[in-house]
Amino acid sequence: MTEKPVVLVTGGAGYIGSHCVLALQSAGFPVVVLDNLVYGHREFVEGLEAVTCVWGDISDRALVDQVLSQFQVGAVMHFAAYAYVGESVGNPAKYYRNNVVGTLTLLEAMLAAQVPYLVFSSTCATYGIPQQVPISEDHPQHPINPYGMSKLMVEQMLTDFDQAYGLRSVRFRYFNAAGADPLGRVGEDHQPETHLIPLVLLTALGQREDITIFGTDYDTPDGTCIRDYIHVTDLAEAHVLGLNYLLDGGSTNVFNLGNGDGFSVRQIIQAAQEVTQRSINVQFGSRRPGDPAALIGQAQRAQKVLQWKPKYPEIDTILDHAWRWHLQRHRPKDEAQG
Ligand SMILES: O=c1ccn([C@@H]2O[C@H](COP(=O)(O)OP(=O)(O)O[C@H]3O[C@H](CO)[C@H](O)[C@H](O)[C@H]3O)[C@@H](O)[C@H]2O)c(=O)[nH]1
Repeated sequence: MTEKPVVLVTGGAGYIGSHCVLALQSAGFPVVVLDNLVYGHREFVEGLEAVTCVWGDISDRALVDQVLSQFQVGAVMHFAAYAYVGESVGNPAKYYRNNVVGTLTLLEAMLAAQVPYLVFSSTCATYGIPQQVPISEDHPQHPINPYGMSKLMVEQMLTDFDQAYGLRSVRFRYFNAAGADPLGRVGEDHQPETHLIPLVLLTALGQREDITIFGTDYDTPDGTCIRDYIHVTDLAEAHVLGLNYLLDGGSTNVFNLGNGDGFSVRQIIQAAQEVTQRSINVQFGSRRPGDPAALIGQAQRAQKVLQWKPKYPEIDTILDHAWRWHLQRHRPKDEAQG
């Protein structure tokens, strides 16, 4: 058996990155995490077997050079990015500097160190307002906010870098990442939290008074926005498959990752009440700017080319795993010690 290359995971202490670290670890890849801990959680990845943690920034070229050479990195999975759509509208410089310029620094360091493979965390936000759903990879990309644009710019850089320098990459465009590790080791904990499912569960936990539905007048069956929620562990599995695809000689490619199934905000709240067996107070608010009515992905390409098959497609399972994580994360301190 050939030895597995060391994989550098930027943003490995974040929500999706940490699940990918676990998936790489169980697939037998040695991992180096590089995370600046602005949004990451060191306890998600510290102390794991065959995982080395470096706390620093992708924009620090000397550090990235040193990490690539010291650990003889053979491939990179790149998650380090800011991902608050609303913030990106008010402060685009932060997004272009970190997500675009930071990535350019990383890519240049990879070229210098002759690291030939990259798996990149992109987003359905690169499509903008969909012309039709489900959205396939060939759908035009017209992002409507700087966050989506920053990810699209990196996608373009990757196309150009392959052509000019032979850097091969897989880009994954996620729909709505949700859920938590089925074994409860890591989960979703953003500060601040803006995502629907964690906010609904924090309301069920009593940490929040209520959940506000942003808009009830969309052109959807119940008037609320529809999203395609995909289990974060299924995303992580796809990343390992994407890496193996590159290592096996696969050419640069792009894959949507979603379940192809849409759930409205009301349906999510209803399902969460059933899973948690708690009632959840709901308020009705106005639309959040920049929210398309429905985003549903078509992920046949990942299924066909990578043999990816989501293990946890049911929304109840996604919510159940997220709920278990939240219960444990927010357990009262005295109970946690006892
Ligand atoms: O308090 C809330 C929070 C969200 N929503 C609604 O719930 C749906 C899902 O919202 P999330 O914020 O959970 O997810 P988004 O679809 O906005 O965001 C996802 O897609 C974005 C791109 O559009 C980014 O990629 C982001 O990181 C990713 O989680 C949206 O219709 C939103 O309006 C509410 O009604 N109330």
